[in-house]
Amino acid sequence: MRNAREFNFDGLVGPSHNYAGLSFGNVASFNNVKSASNPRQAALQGLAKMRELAARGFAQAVLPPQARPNFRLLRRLGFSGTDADVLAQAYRESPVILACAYSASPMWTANAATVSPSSDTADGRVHFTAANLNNKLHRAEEHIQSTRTLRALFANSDRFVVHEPLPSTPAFGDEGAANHTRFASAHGAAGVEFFVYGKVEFDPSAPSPKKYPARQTLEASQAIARLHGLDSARTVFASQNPDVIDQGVFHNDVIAVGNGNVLFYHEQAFANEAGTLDALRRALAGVDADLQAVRVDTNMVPVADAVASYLFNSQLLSKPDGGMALVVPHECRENAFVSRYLESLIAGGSAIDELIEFDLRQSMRNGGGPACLRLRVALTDDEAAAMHQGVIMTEDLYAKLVPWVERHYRDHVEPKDLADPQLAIECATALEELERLLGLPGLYELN
Ligand SMILES: N=C(N)NCCC[C@H](NC(=O)CCC(=O)O)C(=O)O
Repeated sequence: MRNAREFNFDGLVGPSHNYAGLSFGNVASFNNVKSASNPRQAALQGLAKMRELAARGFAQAVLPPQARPNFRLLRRLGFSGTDADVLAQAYRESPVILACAYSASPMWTANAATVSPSSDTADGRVHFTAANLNNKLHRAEEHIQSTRTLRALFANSDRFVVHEPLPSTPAFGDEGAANHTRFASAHGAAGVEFFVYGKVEFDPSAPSPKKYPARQTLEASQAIARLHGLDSARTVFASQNPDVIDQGVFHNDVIAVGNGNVLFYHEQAFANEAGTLDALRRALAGVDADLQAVRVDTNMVPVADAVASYLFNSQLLSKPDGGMALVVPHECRENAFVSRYLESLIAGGSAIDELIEFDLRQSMRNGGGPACLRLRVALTDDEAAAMHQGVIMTEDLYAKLVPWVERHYRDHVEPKDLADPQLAIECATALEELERLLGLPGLYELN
């Protein structure tokens, strides 16, 4: 087994972070529509999480935000003239499309891509596929920059491959790592890749939600497994419980999280709980690991409370000195069921023996918790040395990014501000400087 570490690539929140209610099926996004956001605070909250986890010895990196507004999208939809004209016309005729073009949603990097580490793939390289996110207009073009960014960071083709995204059509709805978990006895050991889907496009009799959309299809998950060269004996596909999608569980990472040999999940997470656990146990036996299932019952934490607190949208991290820490948002402490449950969990003798809590309220109000904000990339020491080094979170990088945020970000954005041409100029200026700070010239196609 090779020595490997799990890097968490957190999304740096972009300067246009706002609440536009764009995600039907995501309760928080809907409830906070049109309230005022604070992009500066959002970015600083995310950076504080990265800094503390890096200081604790976890491998931590940053994924840069994307250029906003998305003028390419606006012009493709017929808004024309100068940039200022485009913004004014879009605001007048379709403020919701303008909000889509301005969304800072790439901050949720769990949706940026699916990643398979080299110990799982047939060719021994790390494989990435950017998610097409085709279920929502405001996210459907993220894959263009995500692919470009991943290719800039993981440019060494002897070690890394960044595939083209899947076709952007409902049959291949793909939301990336939010519906993908990897189990292994250690980050560098052969692992089991676990894909959870919400519907089967070509089998209308398969379970699917009635009220809210299922964003991930089985067909998409299978295509990723093929592209990444995964071994079928070490790959498990499971259907999400459609009833919980209809209660606001729009990604599996809102109701389950895994790490090492541990699956922390709600009893209602899967359409077939026993069958899913059984398939995982069998696959894990093939890599000499025993599944440790930490099940949360409905009478301990009702689904509505899991969704409101984001208990399962936590990061489960293997600590350098053994044991696992659960990284949760403050909202978990504020929910009576969840807070009580967490106390019993830590005292209960499972592998999870510590809680780390963060204030991520700005992101949480759009339905993005600690796990949404990060993309996991397990890398051997050689692979880590071969990736772009300028995005690794250090005290030095943190000390550059905080003043950068303070220089460029507003502390108040409400819907009417999206019509202000000055905001677009501020966003472009910020990213031009960020390219230099991260040592990534040409990262963006800035005009
Ligand atoms: N669970 C994971 N991994 N990611 C959370 C993504 C939240 C995101 N919210 C938004 O896109 C809201 C944007 C707005 O309404 O302004 C989404 O629904 O896709």
